[in-house]
Amino acid sequence: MTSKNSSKDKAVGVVGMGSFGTAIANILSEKSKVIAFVRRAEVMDEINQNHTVDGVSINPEIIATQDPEMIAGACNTIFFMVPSTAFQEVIRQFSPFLYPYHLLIHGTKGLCLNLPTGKTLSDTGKISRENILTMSEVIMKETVVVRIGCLAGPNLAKELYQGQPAATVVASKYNEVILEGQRLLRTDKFQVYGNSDIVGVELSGVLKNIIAIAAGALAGLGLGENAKGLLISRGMVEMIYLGNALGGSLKSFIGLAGIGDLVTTCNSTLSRNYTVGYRLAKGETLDNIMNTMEEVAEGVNTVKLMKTFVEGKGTRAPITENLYKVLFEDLKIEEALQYLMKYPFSVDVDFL
Ligand SMILES: NC(=O)c1ccc[n+]([C@@H]2O[C@H](COP(=O)([O-])OP(=O)(O)OC[C@H]3O[C@@H](n4cnc5c(N)ncnc54)[C@H](O)[C@@H]3O)[C@@H](O)[C@H]2O)c1
Ligand SMILES: O=P(O)(O)OC[C@H](O)CO
Repeated sequence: MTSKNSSKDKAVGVVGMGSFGTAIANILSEKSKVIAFVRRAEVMDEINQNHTVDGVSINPEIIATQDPEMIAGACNTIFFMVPSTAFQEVIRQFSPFLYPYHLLIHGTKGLCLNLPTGKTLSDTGKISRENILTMSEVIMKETVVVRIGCLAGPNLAKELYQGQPAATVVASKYNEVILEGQRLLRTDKFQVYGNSDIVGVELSGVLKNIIAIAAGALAGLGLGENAKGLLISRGMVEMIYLGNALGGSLKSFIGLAGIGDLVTTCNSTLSRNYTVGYRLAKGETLDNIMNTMEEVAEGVNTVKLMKTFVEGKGTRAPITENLYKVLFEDLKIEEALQYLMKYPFSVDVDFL
């Protein structure tokens, strides 16, 4: 597909300057002019006048706008870095200005519910695969863009911002998207791998958040590394089963975006999902945690969607189901743990 102008000379767009968007914009700005789309005028002014976001310095070459048409006109490649709750709304803002020559890569580790207008999850009770959209599927549904990619991997925003070494996966059905992601993002501190299984890579990033909440809860209870090893390995099995049921390939789950991100997120107090579990185990209510967290923890909504999905399918996902009861019903974490310890798992690796 031919581009309007050569991508090499064009600015790169970043939509959403939260923790992850800011970290990725800084990396991109090492090689390209970056134009950031922000929701609030005061954030735009802060970026354009002070070259900071929430007081944190960014590359002064990054400029900000609130105009989707301006970004779509100036950039062939745009990175969407907003939470799943805002994704559809933001894509719809951009949609009138997007053309088939655009190339979109998203970094969102969440899912959208796709129900008939006016219906909610509590109305339907059960959901199936067609009621769940990954963000690449949202882009396909809402725009004329075909060259779509996602960015996933062990990428804690704060560590990226600090310039610590890391790697990511750009996944797309189109090799040119992978090559363009590598060209734009690769630095001597940031390695970029490619993967053609975009849904598997998206789901890896989405599903590891469930296990990260559980890992935080184990830490909050003061349990040791044996318990964490148990959770990570059984969590991996659950991710693979859920991921296969949703259309992802096993190979992606055992790659950087799967096991790589799972290990990182289950071990870091920088992870919001881990933090949710930790604070729950320390006795805080979910409402209190969500009301006092400034940043998004995608895993909470993912637990709800996945629990409803497995019910609809008539299969089991014991960690997800028990976590649902802890988050949204009154099950104590200790009781959930007891239940899982008695669960008749018997075969170690049964997915290969
Ligand atoms: N923070 C990380 O370490 C990290 C790493 C990898 C992936 N992610 C994923 O990236 C996504 C974003 O996470 P984050 O950490 O940057 O979240 P965040 O809460 O720090 O920031 C979200 C940003 O989206 C913006 N936003 C929300 N609604 C918007 C709208 N309607 N229009 C424009 N902007 C809007 C907010 O203003 C904010 O700047 C999540 O899906 C997360 O799972 C985060
Ligand atoms: O802060 P979290 O829990 O959303 O995790 C951040 C990233 O997904 C780590 O790769």
